[in-house]
Amino acid sequence: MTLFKVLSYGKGFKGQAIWASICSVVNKLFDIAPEILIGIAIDVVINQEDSFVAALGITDPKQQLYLLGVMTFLIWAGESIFQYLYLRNWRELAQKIQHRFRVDCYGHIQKMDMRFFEDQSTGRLTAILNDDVNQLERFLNIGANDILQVVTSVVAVGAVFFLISTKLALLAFTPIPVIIFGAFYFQRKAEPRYAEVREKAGQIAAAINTNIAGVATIKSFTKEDHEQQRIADISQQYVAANESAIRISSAFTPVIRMAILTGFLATFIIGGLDTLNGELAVGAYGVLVFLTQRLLWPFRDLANTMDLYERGMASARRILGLLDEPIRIKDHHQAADTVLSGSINLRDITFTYESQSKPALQDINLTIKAGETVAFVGQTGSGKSTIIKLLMRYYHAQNGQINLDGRSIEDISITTLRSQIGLVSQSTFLFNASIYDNIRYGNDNASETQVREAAQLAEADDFIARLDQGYQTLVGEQGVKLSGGQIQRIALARALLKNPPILILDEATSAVDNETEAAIQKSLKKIAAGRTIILIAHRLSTVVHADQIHVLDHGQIVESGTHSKLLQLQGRYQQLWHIQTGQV
Ligand SMILES: Nc1ncnc2c1ncn2[C@@H]1O[C@H](COP(=O)(O)OP(=O)(O)OP(=O)(O)O)[C@@H](O)[C@H]1O
Repeated sequence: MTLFKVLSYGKGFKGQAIWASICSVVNKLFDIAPEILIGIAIDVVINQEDSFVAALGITDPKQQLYLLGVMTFLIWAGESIFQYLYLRNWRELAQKIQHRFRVDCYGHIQKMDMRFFEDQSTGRLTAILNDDVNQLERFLNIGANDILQVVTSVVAVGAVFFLISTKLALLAFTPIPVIIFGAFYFQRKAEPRYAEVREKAGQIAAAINTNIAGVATIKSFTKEDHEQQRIADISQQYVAANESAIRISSAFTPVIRMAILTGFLATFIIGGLDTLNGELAVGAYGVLVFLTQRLLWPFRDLANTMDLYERGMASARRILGLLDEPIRIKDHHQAADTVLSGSINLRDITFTYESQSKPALQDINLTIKAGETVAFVGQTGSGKSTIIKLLMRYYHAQNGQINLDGRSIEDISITTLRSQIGLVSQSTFLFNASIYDNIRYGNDNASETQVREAAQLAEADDFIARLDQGYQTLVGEQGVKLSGGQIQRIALARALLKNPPILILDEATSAVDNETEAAIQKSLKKIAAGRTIILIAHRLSTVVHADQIHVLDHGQIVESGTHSKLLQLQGRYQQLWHIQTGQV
């Protein structure tokens, strides 16, 4: 059951949960006590020297009242103290559990392979980490306490009732089964509606996220009205889902109220008749009438609690569902931490993306010696970047094996593997921080001098120096405040700062001008020694100096060799070269 799974999540906080529960129960007992004191007070003023308190040894009615006054004070003070304690403890517990859920969920998401992200929208994941976790927090804040206090009132008030009059106890208790049945009925009805509400909330977040990220495209196609309408439609679906839940949840309280009324009227009238007949003491009658309220009234709040519970559990199911997503690419227990020299071997690699029917790579066999500079070229969609994704273990090839330094890639720990590959991918991502921090992301221990050296190698130092804020310039979200070529150079500097034995540049300089690219080429030559470099580029001038160039076509390597050897082959490479040099 979802609730138990949620509670088991708070295992480390068991002590605090028990203490919070004790505080809730004690507070409820203090809360009920004044009603009993009122009955005793009525008994004192009516029966005076023959009252219940007199039987305890205090015969003076005035002193009896003073005693009741002191007791009332103590009880109220006790109630207040325990209210403070239970509120504080439940809220603290809710904070700890929601924090753990959020952090664990985020940690889990980070471990998921790239295939998982293809089927997910960022908005949906954000909604789970934010809205759903907050929703659960709201339930944990007060829900557990509410449930505990309802149970405490039923048990404590029930005991007092049975002590005074079994007949009235049975009458007062008759509405309870109806109320509980109603609560379960409500829960069954509300559950799917709240699940729908959470789903719609996720869809809104997803749509808004996508639209804000794509706002420039929306503007350029003047689709603002269209998008406004689309968001309004999704928001309307959220409203409709909520309205459906509201209809059922609003009906609950009035129904419960009527059930409570029957119990109250029974005590009120039958208890009154018994008192008139002398079968029940006036004080006892007073206690029962007040206590019926105490017994039944909390059930009215049960509606809110159930509402909160349903919303909380709908959120919890989404959170737990995310946490249950299997991590497909992970270290096996003997995965080693090893220093790589940079030799790479792909044997019989065939890989198909899950959503595709045709393989993106087929029977790829190649060897890259440590220290070599190797290039992949070929038409768009021919599979070049896919090789890199397999090398980074973003995906797992269905067939074949990849070895680094003669060791299967799966026997190397993922952290070791990725920390020794410097990747500048096509879709460069910069954080909304300063240029300095973005470059330093490649190596947290780098000194300022090292950061500048990396920027110089990437031909970025000059343009950074010309910016008003220099290295402290904030790049904006995803680097929006920089040009495409500037972003690429910062990304290159970041990868170079990592000083990795394997450097992969996937269209890393596609957006820089020819002159700057030539300068970057020179820098790369300087740092190439003792490093394996993999280049992917459409602009063949970027790769002409590579030790080995592999030409890919429809997921297969169709030609391999140096630039001059490939030209002599007069095949696909030569065709590409002629197209680019204008010889056709
Ligand atoms: N995440 C993905 N899910 C499904 N198919 C994909 C995915 N990524 C790439 N593909 C498909 O795999 C094939 C190879 O893509 P890949 O990105 O490796 O090509 P590429 O040679 O790097 O292309 P480009 O030069 O345009 O970058 C393409 O047909 C592409 O549509």
